[in-house]
Amino acid sequence: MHKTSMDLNMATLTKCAPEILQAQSLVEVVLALGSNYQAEKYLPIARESLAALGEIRLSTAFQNPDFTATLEQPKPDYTNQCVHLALNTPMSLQQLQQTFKALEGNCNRRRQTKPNQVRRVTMDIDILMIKLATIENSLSKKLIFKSISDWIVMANRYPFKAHEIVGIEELTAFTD
Ligand SMILES: Nc1ncnc2c1ncn2[C@@H]1O[C@H](COP(=O)(O)OP(=O)(O)OP(=O)(O)O)[C@@H](O)[C@H]1O
Ligand SMILES: Nc1nc2c(c(=O)[nH]1)N=C(CO)CN2
Repeated sequence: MHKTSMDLNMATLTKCAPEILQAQSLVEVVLALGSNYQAEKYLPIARESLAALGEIRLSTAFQNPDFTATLEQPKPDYTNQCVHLALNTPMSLQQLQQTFKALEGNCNRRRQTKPNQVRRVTMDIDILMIKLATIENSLSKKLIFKSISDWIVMANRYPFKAHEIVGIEELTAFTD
């Protein structure tokens, strides 16, 4: 049995800062969804909105302790789930970030400003990895030679959190 092209050793993948990829056109992304408030309501809303953008595959949703919680400052658990989204129409990273921000807004996400306030996160959508639409410029040519794969890891999200690794590994276990 052959594993899909997502079956990769993530450490070997090219890491790239999102700032330099803003205008690049994307065809596939791997996302991490997180919610620490009414997850049972907001995860289905987010999944439905993502499914409208293309074909989605989901990892199992797990409840995890907030990795920023301490004994002194306990915080509500998160429910996390990873999503592989193959876009119907290629979009720039910038467009996609704006789309996901709007989607978080549709989930009633409010950004608290007071310091030390425990955040109520109805929906957080983080882009973990991306696949570019075409190999047509010097940057992407370099990337393809540097890496065995055409998946690019968002440098600002790496190293991945434990729950993200579990989700990505589950998605990569699909066979073709
Ligand atoms: N890999 C990425 N995934 C999602 N957004 C990103 C990514 N890299 C940069 N951004 C930018 O960061 C912004 C996300 O801001 P947001 O307020 O959601 O952060 P946050 O949710 O508070 O951070 P965190 O998810 O680390 O808790 C978006 O507007 C987007 O432009
Ligand atoms: N387990 C877990 N903890 C978190 C998460 C998250 O998604 N999962 N997101 C955070 C801020 O975005 C802070 N802490």
